[in-house]
Parts: sequence; C-alpha cells; structure tokens
Amino acid sequence: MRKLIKSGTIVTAADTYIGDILIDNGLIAMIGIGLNANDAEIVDASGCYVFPGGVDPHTHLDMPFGGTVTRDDFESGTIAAAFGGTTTIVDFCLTAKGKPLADAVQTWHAKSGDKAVIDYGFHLMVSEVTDDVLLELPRIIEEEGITSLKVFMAYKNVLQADDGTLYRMLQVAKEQGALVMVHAENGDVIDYLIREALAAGNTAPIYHALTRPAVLEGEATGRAAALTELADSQLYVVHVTCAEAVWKIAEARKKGLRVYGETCPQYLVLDQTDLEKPDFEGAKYVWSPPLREKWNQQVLWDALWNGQLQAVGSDQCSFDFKGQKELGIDDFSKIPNGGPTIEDRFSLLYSEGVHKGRLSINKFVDIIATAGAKLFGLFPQKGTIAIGSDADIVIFDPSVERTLSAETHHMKVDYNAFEGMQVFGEPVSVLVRGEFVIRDRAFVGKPGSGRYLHRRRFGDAEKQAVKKPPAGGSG
Ligand SMILES: NC(=O)NCCC(=O)O
Ligand SMILES: [Zn+2]
Ligand SMILES: [Zn+2]
Repeated sequence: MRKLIKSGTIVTAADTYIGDILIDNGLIAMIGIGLNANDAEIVDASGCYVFPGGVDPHTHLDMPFGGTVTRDDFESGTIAAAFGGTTTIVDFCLTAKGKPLADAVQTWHAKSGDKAVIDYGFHLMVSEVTDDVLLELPRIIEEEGITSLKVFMAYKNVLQADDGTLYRMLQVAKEQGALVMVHAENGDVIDYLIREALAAGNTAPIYHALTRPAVLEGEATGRAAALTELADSQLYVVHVTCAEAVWKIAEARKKGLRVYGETCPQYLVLDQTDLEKPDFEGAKYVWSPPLREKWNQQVLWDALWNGQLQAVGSDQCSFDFKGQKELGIDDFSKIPNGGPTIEDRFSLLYSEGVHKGRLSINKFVDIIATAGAKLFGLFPQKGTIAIGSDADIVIFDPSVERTLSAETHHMKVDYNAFEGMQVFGEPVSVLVRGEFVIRDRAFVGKPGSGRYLHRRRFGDAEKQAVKKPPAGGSG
C-alpha cells in the first residue's frame, strides 16, 4: 500500500521545509505541500523532523576479534540500528590470509542474509597482496559491488598490513574505482610500547591509551595520505580521534588530494579519563585508536563543521563486559577492542551536535547519512529524501528528552558506553524502502527483510552526471 507522510519538517543536507512525502513501491514518488492520495495510508509527522535514514559506513557485526566474537550479530545489530534511526550499514567483511576473498564474502552473506532488518553492504578488509588477491579483487568489486577496501596499519601480527600492501591497494583502488579505508596507527611502535608497559607491570586499561599516543595516529595518517598522493588514489581514514590526525587530513585536502575522514560518537563525547574508571570498568572504553584527552573533542566537532572530516560512523564492535572485556583483566592488551555504538550514533549526533548548536541541522544530515552514501556509492538511492530515492525515512521527535542506558537499549551487549547520558530527540518511526521497521517506538520489522547493496564504484556518480547525451538526441 502507498503511504503518505504528512506535515513533517523534511530535512536534507541542503534544505529544511514542511511538506508531505508520497511513498509508492518502496520509493519516494512525490514531495509537495498539501498532497492527497485516496488509496494511501496516512502517517502524521506533524511536530517531527523527517530525516533520511541514517547511513552508518562502519560496523562490525558477528565479527571474530581478540579471541572472541562480537556480541551483536546482523539481527540484534540491525534491529538496534533501526531503533536508532539507521537504515543502511556497510559492514566489514574479514578476509583470511591465504584463503580466497570470495570465501569471506560468502561467509558474510551467510551471516547477514536471513538476519538483517535494514539494508547493508560490505567493505572488504585486505591484509596481504598476493597474485591470487590481485586476480580476485576486480571480480569481487564488479560482481559483489564491494567498492571499498580496508587496510589496517595497526594490530601487529594479526590484521596489520605493511606499507607496500597499502600502496598496492591504493593502486588497485585507482584502477578499479574503489575507495581505500585505513585504520591509521603505527602498529610497529605501538607493539613495542605495549611490550614495554607490560614488562613494567602496567596492566590496567588506561595503559591501552598510554601505549597508543596520538602522535602515532597522526604519523600513520600522514603516511597513508602520502602514499595516496603517490598512487594518485583515494583514501578514507576511519575513526579519527585526535588533532594530530585531523591536521594531516586537512593538509592533504588543502593540497587537493582525495582524502576523507570519519570520526565516531565515542570520540566526540567520551575521553581518556573513562579508561581510569575503577574495578576494571575502564575496559568498557577500550577502542583503537583510544579515547583521547578531552580537548580533542572540540577539534573533531570543528573538523566536522568545516568539512575536514566528512562522516560519523559508529564503529559498532560490541563485547560484553562480563566474560569478554574481562579477557584482559590481567593484561590490557587482551581486552577486545570496540564498543556498542550503532544504536546511539544518530541521536547522539543530533543531541550533542544540533541541539547544542555545534552543527546545523542540514550538516547533521550530511554527516549522518548523505556523505556516507556519496562516498560509498549509494547516493541518491540512499542518504537523502528525493524523488526516486529509496523511502528510507526517520520520523524524529525533537521534543523528547531521554537517558541512554543498557536497561533500555536494543543491542545484546551487557553495558551501554554512554550510560546515563541525557539526549534530546528520538526516532519514533523508521521506514526502510517504504516499510515500517520501527513504528511508534516498537519493532515491527522482519529478520531477512534487509537487502544486500551492490554499490557503485568511487566517482561513478560524478561521471554519470556529466555524461553527454547521445549524438542527435534531445538531451
Ligand atoms: N575500533 C575498535 O576498537 N574496534 C573495532 C575494530 C577496528 O575498527 O579497529
Ligand atoms: Zn579500526
Ligand atoms: Zn572498526
């Protein structure tokens, strides 16, 4: 049945206006004022914002890491995402050294296919360059529409790739129209600092931060940008935490390089002192790169506002405190890295950004939905409210004040990283391709209803936009 969303304040990355949206066959069919459609179900959105569904370009669901597996899988993770206003995720498909890339992609399809309740795509994590990898990559990019490749410069002896691998991936990305994503930290030096700290008996969670100093994130970011320049390629730096890394991205962008950056909600609202919480509670706040000194938060907000950073991903990678984070009780380096963020990304950015006057409402939409869709080959199908786009819509009540908590969240994990934080605004109803997944704050979706997204190549949208009309055509 068609749906008519009436009288909401429609917000895109460019505009804010009161209007109606007619949804037909999962797509936005019409936008106007005073629209009528006798056969359509009327959805009253008066007093609410009508946002495009959030696009989260950085999630780890059902992922093995640090000797365990993330608590949230594609079912609980995407349900939580939907409650939080996110309708599209791009998850990281973990490849294994020496094994075909296609095996990893099939594993990720098996993890997600009958579980996801929102739409999803995959990035491919690549940690080695072999003849087989080089042969297989173009096929994966073409057939699977996986047009982003992730390289780790940290996690020595586990996921870390060397500079040659990063450079080669940048070359492949240039040739194939893909975007290289990089976890930028100097893994070799960090490995040394960790061994030094442990040898001195420094085992508590705070040493996770102290052995991964900001200067090593800045150094790796600058190195990745330099290799991008050499390869004349494109780079997206994930989870930027600090001024040192922002400066390197800004410098690269000033030179005209295609270098982009993402930060995450945790780096905008939490800081290094959280790792000092007693009774091992600091382990809940172990991310890599780590939470930084508080003054970095303002640098990140400024960078989002002025366009030095483009997007905010959740980096959802959840582990229970009990039994999982506790693996590192005697050794901080064994604490599984990551936290539960998929559900609160959208609301935290609205509340801390728009409500507190740090971001305009249009900039918020850009950061939370539009920029990610553009960079990862999904725009304008995803990330905006426009005629012909998927009807992925969040009806958001800005008047609600609520407290984030593990008691009320929908992730499976046993703690909330933002426990006790007050936020303004709440996604009330969420639609994916015109179907309610969340309706009046209740889950009404169906596991398996999320669709896999075959993404376009990097830069394809721009190429299509300037395509010449056929000779003799009217154009
Ligand atoms: N960020 C983090 O600590 N865990 C997830 C894996 C990664 O993105 O590095
Ligand atoms: Zn990472
Ligand atoms: Zn991550």
